[in-house]
Amino acid sequence: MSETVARVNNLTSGYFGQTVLENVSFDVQRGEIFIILGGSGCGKSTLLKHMIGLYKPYSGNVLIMGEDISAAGEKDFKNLVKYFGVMYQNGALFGSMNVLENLRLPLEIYTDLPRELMNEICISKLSLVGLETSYNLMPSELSGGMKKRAAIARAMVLDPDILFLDEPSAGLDPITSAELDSLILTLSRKTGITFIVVSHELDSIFTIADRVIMLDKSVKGIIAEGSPEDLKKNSENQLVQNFFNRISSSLKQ
Ligand SMILES: Nc1ncnc2c1ncn2[C@@H]1O[C@H](COP(=O)(O)OP(=O)(O)OP(=O)(O)O)[C@@H](O)[C@H]1O
Repeated sequence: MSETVARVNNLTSGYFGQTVLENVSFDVQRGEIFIILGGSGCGKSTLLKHMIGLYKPYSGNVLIMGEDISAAGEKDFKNLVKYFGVMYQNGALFGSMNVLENLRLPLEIYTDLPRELMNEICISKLSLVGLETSYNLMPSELSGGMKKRAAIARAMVLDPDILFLDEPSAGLDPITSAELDSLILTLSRKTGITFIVVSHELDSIFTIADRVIMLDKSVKGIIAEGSPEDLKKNSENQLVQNFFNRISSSLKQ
């Protein structure tokens, strides 16, 4: 039986009265790797920020595990935060803290666990991403791929149901990017976490996505929804065809 972990209901939003997203609706099911894609400026990041409760919509709402994050006050928001982790584009690790301290931070803010238990939890999350021996390194000592993996481990430290990843491959070379895709697949299988990912990397989308939505400026919303294979084969929308039938970079090499 599928279970809806995130629901976007008729979301309309924008900036300074200019609408960017209009009546956008979709559901994400537990355990899916769900990708939000679309051209530059179509509203992917805006949508993500609504889903994690950073922005308030003009109308409509977002339910996370059945609870309305769009209307949540400060106290409710603190309760909702335990349901999800976020990895921002640049990883957003604090440069003055080592890897372990970066991971421990959410536990220090949101739990009263003893320090030793916090450290154990952090090391177990680091071992899930293959960084258990790098716990005492500073972010400046990590490669681009290691920074992303540390940021994913930090996003998982409160055992979330959902992990939001904002353009995980940004700034990575194709090999490191493929390694990150394979990590996402492994984590999905091992933990059952639902992944909601903003991406426009065709190779990555075909490798990891169960389902995608494609946004476009022309409609201020969704122009296609389905598996990448299905959209590539069956969509009659020209923009969708153009995107999915680009020659993928791996084929070019
Ligand atoms: N803080 C802001 N203030 C005003 N306008 C904004 C703001 N953030 C985004 N916009 C505008 O909203 C639209 C959608 O932006 P958004 O960043 O959500 O798109 P995107 O699909 O994530 O783009 P990209 O792939 O280039 O990151 C764009 O026209 C952008 O200029």
